[in-house]
Amino acid sequence: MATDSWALAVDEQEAAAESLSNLHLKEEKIKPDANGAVVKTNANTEKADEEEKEDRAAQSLLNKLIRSNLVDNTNQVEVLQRDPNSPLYSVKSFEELRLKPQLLQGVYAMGFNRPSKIQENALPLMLAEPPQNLIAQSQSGTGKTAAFVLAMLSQVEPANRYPQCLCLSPTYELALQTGKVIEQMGKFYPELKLAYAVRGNKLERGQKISEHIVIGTPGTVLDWCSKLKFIDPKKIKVFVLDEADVMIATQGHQDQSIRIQRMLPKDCQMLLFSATFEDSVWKFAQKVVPDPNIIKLKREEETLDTIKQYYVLCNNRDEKFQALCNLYGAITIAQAMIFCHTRKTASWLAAELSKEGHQVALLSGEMMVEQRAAVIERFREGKEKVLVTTNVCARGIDVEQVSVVINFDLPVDKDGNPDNETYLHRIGRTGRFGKRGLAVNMVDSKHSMNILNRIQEHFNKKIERLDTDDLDEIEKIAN
Ligand SMILES: Nc1ncnc2c1ncn2[C@@H]1O[C@H](COP(=O)(O)OP(=O)(O)OP(=O)(O)O)[C@@H](O)[C@H]1O
Repeated sequence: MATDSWALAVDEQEAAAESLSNLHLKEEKIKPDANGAVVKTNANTEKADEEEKEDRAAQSLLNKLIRSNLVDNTNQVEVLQRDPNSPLYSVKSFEELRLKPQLLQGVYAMGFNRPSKIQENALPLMLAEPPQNLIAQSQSGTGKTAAFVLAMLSQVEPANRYPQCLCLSPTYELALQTGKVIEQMGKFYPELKLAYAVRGNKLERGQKISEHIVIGTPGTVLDWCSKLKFIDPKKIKVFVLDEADVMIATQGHQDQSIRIQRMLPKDCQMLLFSATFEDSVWKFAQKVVPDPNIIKLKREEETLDTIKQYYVLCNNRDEKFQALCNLYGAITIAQAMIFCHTRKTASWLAAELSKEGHQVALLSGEMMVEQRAAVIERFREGKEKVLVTTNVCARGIDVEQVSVVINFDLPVDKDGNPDNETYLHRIGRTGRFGKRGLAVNMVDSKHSMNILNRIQEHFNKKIERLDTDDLDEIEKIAN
């Protein structure tokens, strides 16, 4: 499977596992009424689906909230030009782009010294005359938002008091994040105005919007462009569809986006961005972006080469916990991440570890995204030494200083098969973080031993047995 699709698969599998475990808890509560349970289970399944969808957007928002820097990527950028005979421009500095001075000032005030990898190629294409259409895929944190914000700001003519740029985001919260970037980058461009087309933002009937840039969610933007006529779509010069992969995971967004796109003039610049590029995203992208240039930056692969992997044989959850305590008793663990299969186990384990005197942080799906971001931030700052989590919450989060990862439960998909991709993602390191690491897997049944064996076979890497009752042996693994 290609990296991008596995990243997505992991997401979906974990979300499904989390939702299933959730479902399980809810079902327990409604057990007494057998007839009712059937009906309620359906309702719960729908709820689980909802949660799964919400999770993509939440994950994306979380990544934005905790990130303060560009994500490094050593891969080559692939560029597919619409006209293969035209020269391929790439810029190494923002000056080369001949931006309006107040925009260049805004870019430098944000601390950007030079374009990111993806921006080197995307910016000249987006700012070309005549403007070009673009489909761009690169992992979260590589500078896509900053790139299209710059493209929108460059095209605005402030004297024209009507919307000229339209940007679609999957959720209200994500739209706000993009709005913040526009405000920062447009700091020295005070005449430039921004409006949010999101539910709850009510305008008077018959009103026309005078702001230059509108960011919003597809449903509201569609209403504003068609039924309510707050925006004249024929005057839009730049159309941005951000987070296309998150967008299409939400029912209705795809159709609404296509309907909006059809109202725009033929010469409107269309730009689409996505962190992943599975087939469904690609099909959607082709529907909304005619004659595109395509830019792709593959996600950096993770490897197990620098990781020492062990497993511990236990009989039950309490023995797993004891093994964990023995590990902590024998070696110095600066910071560790511990993965559990369900929220319930994660909460239990966090409580038990706290009782033992550990400074524990718990990352759980029930928390608001902002709360999760705060927990991760504290852990990154070293305020807590142990982070207990389920995979849904932790996917995509790099905590560089963590050198010990414990799989309190082995990762399995919803059919109970080994989830190799999640295993790799939990304990693997990219080239950047090629530091040594330690992974300890807790095995508590024949079934989980079987899972472990299949993981070993899959990666063709031996996972050694560790006896956590033998302190000398534990000490050896730390060296
Ligand atoms: N050229 C640059 N130089 C330095 N920092 C940059 C540059 N471009 C963007 N950044 C910073 O890098 C971080 C990630 O950028 P950005 O949000 O644009 O990435 P993204 O690919 O859009 O991520 P996501 O997919 O999560 O939206 C932000 O903190 C941003 O301010």
